[in-house]
Amino acid sequence: MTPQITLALSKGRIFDETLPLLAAAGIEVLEDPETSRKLILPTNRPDVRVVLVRATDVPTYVQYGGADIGVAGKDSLLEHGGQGMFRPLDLQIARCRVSVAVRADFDYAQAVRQGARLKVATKYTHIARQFFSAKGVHVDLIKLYGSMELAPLIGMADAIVDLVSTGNTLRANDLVEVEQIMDISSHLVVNQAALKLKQAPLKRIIDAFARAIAQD
Ligand SMILES: Nc1ncnc2c1ncn2[C@@H]1O[C@H](COP(=O)(O)OP(=O)(O)OP(=O)(O)O)[C@@H](O)[C@H]1O
Ligand SMILES: O=P(O)(O)OC[C@H]1O[C@H](OP(=O)(O)OP(=O)(O)O)[C@H](O)[C@@H]1O
Repeated sequence: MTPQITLALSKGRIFDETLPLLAAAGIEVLEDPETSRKLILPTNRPDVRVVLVRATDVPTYVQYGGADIGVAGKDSLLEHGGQGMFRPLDLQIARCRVSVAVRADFDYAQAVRQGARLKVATKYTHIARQFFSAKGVHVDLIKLYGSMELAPLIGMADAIVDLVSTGNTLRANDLVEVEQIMDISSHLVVNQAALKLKQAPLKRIIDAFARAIAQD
């Protein structure tokens, strides 16, 4: 039997933090993504399978129906745009924030006051563009895919827009958080067509997740 429901998850914190919610829905993933090289993981339910994709790709898989349902950070959803999917639940997992950070010796407040043009390195170009434009600050965005913290340290950028949780990564690189742009958590996303065609099984999963969150 080909599984009826395909759930897209990314390895690491989203997978780990979604497991208890899946358990509440009676779904157990039968292989450990950290040890298995498989990209399609079976579950204890013949009608449900999990596909492992990059965190940033979860919205795209759900948009195009590669997965019926998925778990994605609000950051990834905002960068993607969220077309073709519903966002029925904030799962309250993988919580962090998107912030602006600079080198400790860079006077960000003064640069903003003086109307300076800022060079900002980030993976989150949509979020950053919208934030600085609402603030009336002119920016040149430099798109990076990781290790954003390096850019100000080597003089490639004045600031970064990145995720912050404990602040340890910023501290380890002598950077300081100067603006908190928004709080982030991961959301359940559902393909719009799938929600009509597979309404009953999807609704069972969504309702079980909702009950599990309400109990926390
Ligand atoms: N330090 C953190 N603490 C809590 N949540 C985080 C943290 N870093 C990222 N997240 C959240 O978890 C999601 C997945 O992060 P993860 O590190 O697994 O992937 P990524 O490296 O950001 O994405 P990709 O692999 O696609 O480049 C992010 O989109 C964000 O919503
Ligand atoms: O404020 P902190 O707690 O240091 O978390 C912030 C870091 O976490 C994320 O990276 P990544 O997922 O690579 O790091 P992690 O797995 O070590 O949290 C993010 O891109 C930051 O670099």
